[in-house]
Amino acid sequence: MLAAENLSLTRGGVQVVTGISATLAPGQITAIVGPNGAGKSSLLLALAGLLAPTSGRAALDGADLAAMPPRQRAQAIGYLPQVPDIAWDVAVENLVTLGRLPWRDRGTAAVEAAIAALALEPLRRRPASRLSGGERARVLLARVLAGEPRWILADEPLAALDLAHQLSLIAHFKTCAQAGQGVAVVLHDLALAMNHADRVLVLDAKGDGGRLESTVVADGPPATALSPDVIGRVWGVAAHWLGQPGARALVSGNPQASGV
Ligand SMILES: Nc1ncnc2c1ncn2[C@@H]1O[C@H](COP(=O)(O)OP(=O)(O)OP(=O)(O)O)[C@@H](O)[C@H]1O
Repeated sequence: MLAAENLSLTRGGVQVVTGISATLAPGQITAIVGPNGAGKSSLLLALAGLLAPTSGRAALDGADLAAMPPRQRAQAIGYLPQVPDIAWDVAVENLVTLGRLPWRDRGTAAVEAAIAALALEPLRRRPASRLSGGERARVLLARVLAGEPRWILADEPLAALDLAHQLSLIAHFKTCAQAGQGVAVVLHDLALAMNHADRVLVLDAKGDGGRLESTVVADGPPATALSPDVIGRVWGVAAHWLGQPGARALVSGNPQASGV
């Protein structure tokens, strides 16, 4: 289990998350959603052990992440930031191999599996500086996968991807979850969360510049956590779902107005 326990976080001297608790289970895809500034990235950073809480704690299987040796933590948790940087202009395959750093090996099988999962074979000798935004995003996610972490925490991993790559990545996340890995993804596309997540955590923040109260507004199966009522309260948008489970589309307006 990966848990936020009464977690408060400060960034740039401002308290941005106040007392959030949530326990994520392995073997599932958890989508973390919410409006801009709701604290999604901050929560994910803390769950990756990369942002120390001001109070409360983030814990992996009961062990405080703040007290865990960084290498052990990096072996267990792979984190993909929202705006990923590529520090070294190396070929794609070398960049993916860097995902093995926590293990201090070349992990050839894991690297090849990650390259295959993200369909990077045609790009493997291309320097990182000559990739498109979406290609870069896939390479950096492959680097995370190459580390074979028990937990994959990804901040908007689908945002730069075209439809086909989005769907293949989601399929890969599902395979990871079925194999027992924990997957937590920050998403803005509520339809992706509705159709593909096992569980959805909805965050919202209220407050002024000095202190934000970022809270878990809803937490549960997608149909419950992303009900039209929750969407109306959190995003201030009247919307409803059309279509069958697994293939739902979010439509703005009320059902009567769209003739449903
Ligand atoms: N480095 C920082 N210094 C100061 N405040 C920050 C910093 N990073 C984020 N914040 C603030 O923390 C709050 C939560 O930000 P966070 O990035 O966690 O939200 P988010 O839900 O991921 O937003 P978005 O959907 O826009 O990516 C926001 O009010 C944001 O302005």
